[in-house]
Amino acid sequence: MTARPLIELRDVSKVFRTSGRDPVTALDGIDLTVEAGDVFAIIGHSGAGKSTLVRLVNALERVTSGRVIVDGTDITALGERRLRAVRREIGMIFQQFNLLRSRTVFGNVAYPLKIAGWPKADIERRVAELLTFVGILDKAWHYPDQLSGGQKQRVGIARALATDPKILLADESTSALDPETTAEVLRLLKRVNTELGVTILVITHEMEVVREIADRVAVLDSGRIVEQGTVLDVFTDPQHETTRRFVETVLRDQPRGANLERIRTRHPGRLVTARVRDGSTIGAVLSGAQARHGVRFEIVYGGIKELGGQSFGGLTLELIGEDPDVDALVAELREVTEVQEVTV
Ligand SMILES: Nc1ncnc2c1ncn2[C@@H]1O[C@H](COP(=O)(O)OP(=O)(O)OP(=O)(O)O)[C@@H](O)[C@H]1O
Repeated sequence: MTARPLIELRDVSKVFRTSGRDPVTALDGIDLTVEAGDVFAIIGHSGAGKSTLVRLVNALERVTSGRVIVDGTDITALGERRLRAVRREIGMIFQQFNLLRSRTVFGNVAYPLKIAGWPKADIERRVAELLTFVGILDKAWHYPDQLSGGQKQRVGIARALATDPKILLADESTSALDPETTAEVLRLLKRVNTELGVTILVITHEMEVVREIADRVAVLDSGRIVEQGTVLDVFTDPQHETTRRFVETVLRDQPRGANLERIRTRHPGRLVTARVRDGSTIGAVLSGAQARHGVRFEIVYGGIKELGGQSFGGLTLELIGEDPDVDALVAELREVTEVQEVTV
């Protein structure tokens, strides 16, 4: 399938002006393209501008400058009536689920279909289909308060998909859930993408969410995109300090703080962290370290994760030997992977 842009932001800025206060530039010169079929993640800390960005995509907010194009339609200056047609192509799920407490699971999922004027029999068929897909058909007559967080988000997903949108916007959709439930919901979102062909824009502050579900990622920092690319590229070769810190939260492959002090005390030799990825040959280099350089090594810290079907992470090594010999080994390692010195 040839790539087709489904969501495009072109030099988009958003400035909030509140009387009596200094203007706030929430977004500044954003360029972004989400292709049809992507799971695209936007990651950033609180206040980076993530919610504002997502609200521009369904025109709940208007840009200050620049253009937003959804499925080929420039929505920047569209009137309410034509916007409604664009919004029909966009489903949304939320951190706090936003379910109607007075309605059952069935009633919540049926709600957008009623508004769209579907006949009753079609609504019943469609809701049953959706609840089966998300795995909570047996809860159809329960009320939201009787459900767990994960079940509520399944209802949220079923409701968002009711009218068969092309795009799903997920704004911190797992932030209120525990890690196990988060993993289940992310697996469901992945099925929404692969089985139903829905393009997903995920907003998150958790790199683990990006790793689990996304193909592409943009890192948002103070209203600007500081880095974007495939998840594999961004994880394996982060360029910006903010990105590096996000990647570190997932990999935890470099000792820090008390861990680092403990390691330093026990391991007085030179400490380096070597990147590990599929196909890297650091094992071969290390296994010859003693014979070729007279250098011994100890693995003192490490973390390796799966990423897009590949192994990826880092190993921290203590290298024990004469300085020039250790230098020669490090140089040899650098020929096959990135190596960072570890200093306290
Ligand atoms: N309606 C508004 N009026 C004024 N300022 C706003 C408004 N909405 C957002 N902002 C400001 O814009 C900036 C970006 O906010 P936004 O909510 O988009 O960030 P975020 O990355 O989603 O953060 P969080 O994860 O905390 O929601 C913040 O400085 C915020 O205070």
